[in-house]
Amino acid sequence: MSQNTSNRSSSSREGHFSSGKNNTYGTFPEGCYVYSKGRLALSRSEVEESLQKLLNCEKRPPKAVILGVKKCGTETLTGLLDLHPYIVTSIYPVSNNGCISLENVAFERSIPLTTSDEIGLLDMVGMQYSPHKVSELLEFISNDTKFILILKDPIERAISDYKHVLVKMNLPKGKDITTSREEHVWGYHRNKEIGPEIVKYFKGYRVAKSFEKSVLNSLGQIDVSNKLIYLGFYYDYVQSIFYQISKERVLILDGQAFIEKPWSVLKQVESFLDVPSFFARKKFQKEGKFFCPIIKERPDSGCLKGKGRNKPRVNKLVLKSLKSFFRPLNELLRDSVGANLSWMQ
Ligand SMILES: Nc1ncnc2c1ncn2[C@@H]1O[C@H](COP(=O)(O)OS(=O)(=O)O)[C@@H](OP(=O)(O)O)[C@H]1O
Repeated sequence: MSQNTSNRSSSSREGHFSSGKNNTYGTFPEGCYVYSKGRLALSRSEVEESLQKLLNCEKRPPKAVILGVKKCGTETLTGLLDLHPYIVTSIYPVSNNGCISLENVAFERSIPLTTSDEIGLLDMVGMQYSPHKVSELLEFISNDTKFILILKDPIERAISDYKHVLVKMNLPKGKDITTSREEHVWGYHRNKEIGPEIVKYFKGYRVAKSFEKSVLNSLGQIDVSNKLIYLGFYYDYVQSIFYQISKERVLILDGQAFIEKPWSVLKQVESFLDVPSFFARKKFQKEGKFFCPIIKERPDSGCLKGKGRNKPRVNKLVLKSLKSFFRPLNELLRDSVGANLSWMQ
């Protein structure tokens, strides 16, 4: 849907994005979208065609692909980056079987419109479910496309994912959880036993009434066949990326630092992508546990909906077993990445 923006001109863009890293941004530039109040990066519509022409809006190859692992902050990162005056993001859809299927039409459709001053970023967090498709992805992007991956402590990730799955399944209080080993999903969705579509979506999860029961098997060992656990095997995922893409093209971000000081992580991205510096502490306001971006030119900025849910308190012994379980994997990852993210000890 186009908006009436015919009174705009491209003159306010002049001289803003000329020579990279050390530039700071001036006036908020005109772009190919207008934003309204609502969910970050999703409440936008294209400007009318005449203005698109004037601004030279096109679907240009994305400068970077944002990868990630569920609940590590990928969607939050994408939403915040979209507030940058020279960055436009969009999200590549995950199929309703919970996987990603790479197709020309879907890829073309996902690429955002950008002016020649802006860069486009494509969030493909769904790639985590299909790490073997990294080589396939290379056929869709150019040789210099960069990769951004945000990772959080795998235990924190599992707790966050547990809560997310519980909320999405809408488990009725006091009901026993059904088990279906064949489908490898336990639970209910909206008070009904899980149907085939939902089974696909939650395939691989085993979610019991407590987090502890969910992550331990009947022998009291960490249940490595549970998606809550195996999505935290970041080392394998990162290796599958490094196997095909040189390390210089990949930026791995600390999901914990992103919660504590989002502006510092966003600055890392600005520098990696060579865009003018925009994010700063003063653009955020702390509400509860999180910093919320407040950008006056963007009515869609503010706290992110559906994030920061209250988490269950986890039994100390179970936490200890999870820590010993993930420690060697985190060390492998630290050595392969060559960076020490705050949660990697
Ligand atoms: N500023 C800010 N506001 C809200 N949430 C923040 C923020 N920074 C980081 N996070 C972390 O992001 C976690 C949610 O991850 P996402 O849904 O964005 O990621 S993903 O797309 O599933 O990868 C979310 O996990 P939950 O607390 O479980 O929602 C947070 O740990």
